[in-house]
Amino acid sequence: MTAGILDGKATAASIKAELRERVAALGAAGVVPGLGTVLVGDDPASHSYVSGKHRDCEEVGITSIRRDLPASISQEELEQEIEALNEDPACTGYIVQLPLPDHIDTHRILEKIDPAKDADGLHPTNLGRLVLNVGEPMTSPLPCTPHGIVELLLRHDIDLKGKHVLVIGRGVTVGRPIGLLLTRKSINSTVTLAHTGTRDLEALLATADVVVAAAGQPHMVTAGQIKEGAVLLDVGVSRVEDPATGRKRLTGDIDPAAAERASWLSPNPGGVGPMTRAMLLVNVVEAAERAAGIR
Ligand SMILES: Nc1nc(=O)c2c([nH]1)NC[C@@H]1CN(c3ccc(C(=O)N[C@@H](CCC(=O)O)C(=O)O)cc3)C=[N+]21
Repeated sequence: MTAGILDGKATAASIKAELRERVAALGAAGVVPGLGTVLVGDDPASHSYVSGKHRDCEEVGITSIRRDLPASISQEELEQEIEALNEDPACTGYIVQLPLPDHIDTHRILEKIDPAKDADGLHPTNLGRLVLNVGEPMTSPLPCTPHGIVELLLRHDIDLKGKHVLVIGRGVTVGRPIGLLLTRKSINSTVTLAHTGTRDLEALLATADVVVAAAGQPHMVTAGQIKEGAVLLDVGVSRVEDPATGRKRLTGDIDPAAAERASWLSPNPGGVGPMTRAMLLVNVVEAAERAAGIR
């Protein structure tokens, strides 16, 4: 068996094409969605991610509002920037790029974001609404990576009902929230959350129908460990030195050789990353639609 590729780039491109039409409909109603980004400091990876988000916006007709701030900014000054975006009618959704510098209290910053403008879906109010199952379909933004993973599976007609999904990693952006999506009645998977305290990961891997690897451990999931025909989603990413060239390379949590025994593989890069970016745009467009009374 050789796995079919869950091509996140291609799927994100169709989502962006759909969003272009919804943005045009908003425009006809006099509403222009605007994504704000708050970037603190000069980490090159963060700069490159934020630039990617603004390129995505341009593709679908979303206005960009970019606040690049010095690493020396104080907590109070950063909170004022957040308040300004909450007040700015041109900004219909925004994100604060993580990580923030050590002297900043990240939780206090994230809690200051107006939940109605939370484009990441990571505000405590919106995560709380997800736990409480408020509205189905949701009337609040979903966390982008979990939402992108579910959308990638559904758009490839992968049946998740009653399937055993093994999630590896309990991070706040992926591992913790994704089970909340997969166990909703409309999806009906059974979810196991594994982490560094899990005793027999091998036994879980041997029986899982779907594996979401979000641990940040290069190639920790190998071909011999998985159930024949499993669906694999490679989410974690590390920068690992390539012994041949000596250069750092992006490496996922799943050994690509596992594709030989899987039915589907979402590769890394080219899988969940582009879907995460597409779902950020979905959150911005839906927030603008709700603000305009269209949804
Ligand atoms: N407030 C906040 N929200 C985030 O969503 C957020 C964040 N902070 N901080 C950093 C992480 C990381 N993240 C990525 C998104 C897409 C790709 C992506 O599209 N990656 C490409 C490869 C890009 C490359 O080659 O460098 C791919 O997987 O194909 C990667 C990483 C969002 N994050």
